[in-house]
Amino acid sequence: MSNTRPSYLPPHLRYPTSIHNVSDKLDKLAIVEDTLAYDDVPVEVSGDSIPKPVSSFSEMGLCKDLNDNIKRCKYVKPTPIQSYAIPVAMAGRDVMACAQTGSGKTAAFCFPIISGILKKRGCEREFGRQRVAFPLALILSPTRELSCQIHEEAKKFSYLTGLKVVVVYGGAPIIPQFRNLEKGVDILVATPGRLVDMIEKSRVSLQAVKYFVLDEADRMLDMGFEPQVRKIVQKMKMPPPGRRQTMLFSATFPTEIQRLASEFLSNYIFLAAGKVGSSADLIVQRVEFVPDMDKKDHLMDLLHSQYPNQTDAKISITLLQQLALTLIFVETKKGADALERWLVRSGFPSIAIHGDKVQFERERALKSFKSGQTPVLVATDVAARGLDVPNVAHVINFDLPRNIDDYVHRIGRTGRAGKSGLATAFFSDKNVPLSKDLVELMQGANQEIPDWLSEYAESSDGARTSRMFGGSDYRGSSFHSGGNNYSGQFVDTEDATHYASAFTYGAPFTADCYGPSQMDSFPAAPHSYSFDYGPVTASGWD
Ligand SMILES: Nc1ncnc2c1ncn2[C@@H]1O[C@H](COP(=O)(O)OP(=O)(O)OP(=O)(O)O)[C@@H](O)[C@H]1O
Repeated sequence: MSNTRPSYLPPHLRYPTSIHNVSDKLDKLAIVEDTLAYDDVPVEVSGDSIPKPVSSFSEMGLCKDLNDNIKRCKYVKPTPIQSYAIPVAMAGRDVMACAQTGSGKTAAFCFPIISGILKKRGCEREFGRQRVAFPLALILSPTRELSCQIHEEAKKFSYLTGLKVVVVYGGAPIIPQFRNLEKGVDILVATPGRLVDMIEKSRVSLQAVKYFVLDEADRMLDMGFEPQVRKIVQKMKMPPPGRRQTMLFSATFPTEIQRLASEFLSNYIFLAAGKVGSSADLIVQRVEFVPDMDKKDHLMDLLHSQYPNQTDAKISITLLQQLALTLIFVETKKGADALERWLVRSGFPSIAIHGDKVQFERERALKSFKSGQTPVLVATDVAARGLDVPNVAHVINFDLPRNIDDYVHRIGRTGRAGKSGLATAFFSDKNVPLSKDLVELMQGANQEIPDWLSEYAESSDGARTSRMFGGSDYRGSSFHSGGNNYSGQFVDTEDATHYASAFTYGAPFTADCYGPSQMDSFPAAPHSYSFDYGPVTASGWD
């Protein structure tokens, strides 16, 4: 596209722009749906004595009951991260794994746990009714909704095995959770705040934990959660690395978080399926320059183009229900409420989810969205990670996040499990610091990059907005031979503890487990942003 307007204008005014026809895009995407195009995903592996990957579930040595459940789930073939991570975990090794959003990481950590417990135990554990629960596996995740989702998945995979899977999370009444724990627990899924509370009330003991998982591990060890996770792992009688098996999973794994994480691991294997921290290639990404004051009008145009044949603004609920789901990310909780109200007034059935809503409302919003009853969900970052909602065809970044890793997780709510999806971002003046990372990410995913965005990226000073998306094994260049490396030497020269203490996260986060999360905002990590934005308003973590 040629540069047709005078050079004193800012880049976005020098290039012609047009609203894209979303309906058209989604139609084209529908054609490539369900191709499960995973075969050519590159996988980087490093560490000592690496178990070989396997290409079918039947070769993984999983126990029979689990294999039956895998068939029930209609999983025919392992995804790349499953092919690599499951044999590693089955061999009892610690693992730090990074794989694209929607690529099946939940099963990758659940299968070895379920199989491992069943194989060792042989038959159902006698629980009786006990006051203190002694889980054998602990899975921590950053949000209540994600913990519930992992719980559902783990229950599905444990069907008819006799395994007891329990979830505890904040915002919900604690007494029923006590009752569930009293019936016995093999696998405990939890958000950190509620778990600490349970341990301090002597209702859970971590002394028997053999398997420990941090899902969304980079978030769990990032500002906010790290002190709580450290307390759980190091001060609450959990067996130390080497006497438990630790598995860390995420789609993004910044180098400094890897360093921090390594002290929770013992002689671990690092896996990176796909370009680490990259977006799934199945997501078509679009970026449009939209000044803040025009965003609402632009959103309306976009939604109208997504739902064509509607001449007036009042779109019938029935029509929307038949169409694909749309997830709109905004920066603040107030912004989410305001946009929800405005969309509803404009005739689009919408519902908001954020950390100021009570848990009941959060769950109701998600349920209504998943069922298609409310096909537009307006969310803060509380819905950015891990949530697996089928039929999310379009993610709109009404407000772009401040770092690229958050963008990767947000757009990853579409384009999951081999399906395609569309992600549209409204880029405004204040997003210029993100332009470089955004262009790099989009280039890596073979996306069309607007000329004006490339110019913004070129003119930005080169400093990164994030903690670096991506994440090759930080342990040393000996692993970076490209492709699989089964013979690399472990070279860990960093002192992670020292590093962690040199790392200032800002005010410690105190998760509120009983009421709405108070953690919808935290100060920016000083190392994160090179532009002076004032306090960052991120959204509700549990
Ligand atoms: N082998 C498989 N075959 C078919 N579908 C699968 C397979 N493994 C996982 N899935 C499905 O893929 C979807 C995404 O899986 P999952 O939620 O575990 O992704 P994820 O990698 O954890 O994503 P995120 O990074 O967003 O947390 C789920 O609906 C899951 O049931």
